[in-house]
Amino acid sequence: MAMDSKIEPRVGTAFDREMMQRCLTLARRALGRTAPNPLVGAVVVQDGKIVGEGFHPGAGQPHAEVFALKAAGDRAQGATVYVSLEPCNHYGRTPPCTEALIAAGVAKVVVGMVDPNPLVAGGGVARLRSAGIEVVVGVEEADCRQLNEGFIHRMVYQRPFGIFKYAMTLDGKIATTSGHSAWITNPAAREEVQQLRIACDAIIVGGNTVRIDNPRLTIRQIDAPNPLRVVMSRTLDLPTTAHLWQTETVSTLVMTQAGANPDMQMLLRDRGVEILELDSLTPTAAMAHLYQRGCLSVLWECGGTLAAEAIAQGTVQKIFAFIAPKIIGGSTAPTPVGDLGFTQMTQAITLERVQWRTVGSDCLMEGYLPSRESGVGSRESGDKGDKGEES
Ligand SMILES: Nc1nc(O)c(N)c(N[C@@H]2O[C@H](COP(=O)(O)O)[C@@H](O)[C@H]2O)n1
Ligand SMILES: [Zn+2]
Repeated sequence: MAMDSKIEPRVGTAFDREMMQRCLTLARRALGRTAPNPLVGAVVVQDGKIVGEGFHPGAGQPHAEVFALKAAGDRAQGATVYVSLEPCNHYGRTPPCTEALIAAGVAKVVVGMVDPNPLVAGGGVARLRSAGIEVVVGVEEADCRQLNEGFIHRMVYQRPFGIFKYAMTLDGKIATTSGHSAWITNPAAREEVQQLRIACDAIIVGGNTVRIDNPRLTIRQIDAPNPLRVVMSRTLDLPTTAHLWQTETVSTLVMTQAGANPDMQMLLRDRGVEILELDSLTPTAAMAHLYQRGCLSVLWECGGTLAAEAIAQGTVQKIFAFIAPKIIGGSTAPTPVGDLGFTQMTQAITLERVQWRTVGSDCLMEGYLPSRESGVGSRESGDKGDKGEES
């Protein structure tokens, strides 16, 4: 249920919208596999019938339009092509799709959204129009943008899109006073988390989460991609055995402070864990590194201290909060977000575009943090010493 929905003008006919939704369904087949590229789907329609479909399977592979044109063959001549993202007009890992569309002799292209990539940014639409092809832009645009919010954020801010997910009881606790948290939410909610993980390229936790929860952070669904598992730990005071150190099928990256605990570094490297030493271990630095690695969306599944730092530094854009109808009390029981330095309610971060729905017996609230250039307040986690990290 949307709490602040606004009515958007509709672009295209009902048929156009149906075809664009088909593009989005096709695009989702590659969820979690395309980084740093977007999720894109395309269909070719001739005489009101779909004669070719395609989606982008991943970076280095042909784009959605190329697969759809190939499937359509000669039937692409005079056809309408629907594509959820503006066709590219540049030579990247692959040649421009605009030229493939022109060469195929299509009559019309219906585009979901303009590509925020500065190498495209309207150039694809202009090239098609200059070749005499009719182009309609903005059909089901809100849904197209939603599907690629990670890609858009990456292109606009040169940082991955940060999602903070947590599960809490009705009285706002993420664990009991002893740290026990299995399980706050019901199985349906935990299944939702699996789907969320599939859509992300990396998951970040802090040292405390490894010590207390010993999570696996894996995808249980067969044939779904596993995000990179990332641990931020300043001290490397971590258990020598942990599920995250099993790296045969899923990779783990431990980010730490330069020079930290050489013995533990060696032990982890022996187990196949990648170690990255940073001069200053902050959420900002972690996200900068994950941007360099090509991540689109990064999931913060950390405890309150690291979550507060991540929010304060502007590395979280979206919140997924699961709220279970349970009460555990405990004045020292941990809460989802640690100290942000706020003393007045007027300082509260008010989420935007908030939606909520029930998942089994739990409630899922989603919303976006207000966009801004820098983090909340003036505090930088690098200045906070040991308390700045969950270790
Ligand atoms: N329209 C469209 N369809 C696809 O299937 C795509 N993957 C893209 N991607 C755009 O092109 C850039 C990547 O190009 P290469 O794969 O390196 O050739 C990507 O950044 C998008 O701007 N567009
Ligand atoms: Zn392309």
